[in-house]
Amino acid sequence: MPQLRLALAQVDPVVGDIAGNLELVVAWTKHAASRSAHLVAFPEMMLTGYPVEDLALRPSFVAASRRAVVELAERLAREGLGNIGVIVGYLDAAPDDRPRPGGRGLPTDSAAFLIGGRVVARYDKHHLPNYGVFDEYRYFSRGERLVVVRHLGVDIAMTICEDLWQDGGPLTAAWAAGVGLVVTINGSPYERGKPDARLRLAQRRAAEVRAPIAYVNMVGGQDELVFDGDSFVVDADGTPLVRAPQFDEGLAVIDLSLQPGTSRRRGSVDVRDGSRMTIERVDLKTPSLPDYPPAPTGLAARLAPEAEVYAALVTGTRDYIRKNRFRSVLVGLSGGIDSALVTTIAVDAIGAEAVHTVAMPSRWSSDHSLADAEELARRQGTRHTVIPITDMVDAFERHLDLHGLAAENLQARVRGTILMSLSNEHGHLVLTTGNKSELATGYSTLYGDSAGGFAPLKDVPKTLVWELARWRNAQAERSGAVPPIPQRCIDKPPSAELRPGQLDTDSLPPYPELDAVLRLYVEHDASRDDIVAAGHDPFLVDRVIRLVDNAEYKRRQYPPGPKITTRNFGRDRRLPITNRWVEAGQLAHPG
Ligand SMILES: Nc1ncnc2c1ncn2[C@@H]1O[C@H](COP(=O)(O)OP(=O)(O)OC[C@H]2O[C@@H]([n+]3cccc(C(=O)O)c3)[C@H](O)[C@@H]2O)[C@@H](O)[C@H]1O
Ligand SMILES: Nc1ncnc2c1ncn2[C@@H]1O[C@H](COP(=O)(O)OP(=O)(O)OP(=O)(O)O)[C@@H](O)[C@H]1O
Ligand SMILES: NC(=O)CC[C@H](N)C(=O)O
Repeated sequence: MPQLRLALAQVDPVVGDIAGNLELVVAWTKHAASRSAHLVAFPEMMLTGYPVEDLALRPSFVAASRRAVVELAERLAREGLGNIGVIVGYLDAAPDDRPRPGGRGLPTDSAAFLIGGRVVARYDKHHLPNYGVFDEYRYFSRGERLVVVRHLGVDIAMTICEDLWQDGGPLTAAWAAGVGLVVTINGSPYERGKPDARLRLAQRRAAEVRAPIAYVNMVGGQDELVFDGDSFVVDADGTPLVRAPQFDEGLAVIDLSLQPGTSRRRGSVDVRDGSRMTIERVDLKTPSLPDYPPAPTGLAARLAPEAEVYAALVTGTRDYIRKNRFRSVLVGLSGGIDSALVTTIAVDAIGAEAVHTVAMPSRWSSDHSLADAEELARRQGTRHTVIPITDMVDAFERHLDLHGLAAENLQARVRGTILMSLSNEHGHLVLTTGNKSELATGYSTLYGDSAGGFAPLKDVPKTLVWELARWRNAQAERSGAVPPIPQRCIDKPPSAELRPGQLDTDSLPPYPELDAVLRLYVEHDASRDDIVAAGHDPFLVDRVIRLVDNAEYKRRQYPPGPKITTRNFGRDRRLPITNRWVEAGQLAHPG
């Protein structure tokens, strides 16, 4: 059986940096060549980054991507890398007569096979995801051809991400074409539970196609999305042969014994999704390669559930900071758990030297809030300052006649103004500390504690905030380090400290109950009656639904933050702000 040494390049492209991404492909192809790989695969839309959103609609951007893929092939040959096959994702232009979806004249999400200084084959994604965070009917037209490349005697089909998730289509064509290997290139964002779902899916598809499937995914953050890598190869019988570490850039190299290509089938096949696809073939006369020592392979250990989420938050935060060219961040440190965890994530992402924390005590701040903030800053080594706000709040109050909530929120707004002023002055990115439970219920002050540029906990429910804080401390203890978060930050009842003795539970149900209802209403779109039928108190359910529905306007003005659940606020959940829909069973609320 022919041997093929395959390298999966799990790398971190930057959206829009076509020149930089091209250099990344050259660098990683050199690594792959130094390990004697015959074929190296890069992620979906490697040259442009992913997702490019409306950049896909700019003809100049499409043209730059098309030029880059040709330049890349030539450059690889000039660098002496012409013998290695390279599969790389890029943005291409479709012929004008491409049928819907997603529309005539739209570009394609494509894969190119490069070898010998040329682009020898191109494949366009057939199944376009158009749900959740994906809008691909808006951006791409659909491919209708499967291209099979015979390389070193093996018939290799290229597919792209969603192609694996839908029945029928290119994998059915690959089965009909009798391929020896499917290489699927991906831009598959992280969410909890998804890595194993991908592996199971690939195992099922490998059995259907009767060939091994090689799956390469990108790593890194892009605005709200975090890509976790987790690239792998499964054999035709579903056995995992290699699995790369989660969230780390790197190369997974494996020697595969593959069925030789014998079929010559071309022409059009019914691919069982209501369409027909054309099978095209490219026969490369690649010379056989000299002997080489076997590649060490292995299955990287999986991260524990909390470690995986935490790694996603650190990766998303680090890449947002780095890719937007910030060198430092600023966090308002209250002594509470949210700002404590955000600071810890920031320190893990970019190092304590680049993390500035500021405590801003007001008249109602407790002594322990200042002490706990200081202790956290000391343990983690952040650059910490204290700016009391009482005089500033008093100055406002001398000129404005404010009472009740308006007076309380003023403190949060003075803090927001200080944070943004320090950001302007020193160039720090302000990290917003709110969590998903607060965002769901509107429990934050607009232009106050919701100010800032990036919100690491935006998709993290409060109960998970505590779990992650406990996990991070335990992890430090296991390695003999000082736990980064003072225990009192974890143990104290949450309070905004905007008036004497205030507790979150004055305004919100206890967080375990709140988060359980939010999970059903926000993440599963459950109806009011279904949530009540699941055993929740009808009055509490009505209250929570009202809070969530009335806070849409706040969410629209909130900074981005890394997605870790199946349904984040942002691209995953889009609701009208002006909205009089009332869930059945609730009392209609006034206004
Ligand atoms: N549909 C709509 N479209 C656009 N804007 C709309 C709007 N409805 C109200 N508004 C505006 O929003 C304003 C009300 O929002 P906002 O000013 O934020 O004030 P509001 O939501 O009334 O109060 C903030 C709440 O968050 C709590 N909080 C504050 C700070 C920190 C924490 C914490 O623990 O982390 C909690 C605080 O105790 C209070 O319960 C209105 O005055 C109006 O200007
Ligand atoms: N005294 C303070 N000094 C500095 N920042 C503060 C202070 N109080 C509030 N903040 C900022 O405003 C955010 C809102 O926090 P607040 O204390 O009102 O509620 P919280 O949800 O309990 O957050 P945390 O758990 O971080 O305290 C804090 O996370 C912090 O960034
Ligand atoms: N880029 C894509 O096509 C991604 C869609 C796919 N269902 C995933 O999340 O993995």
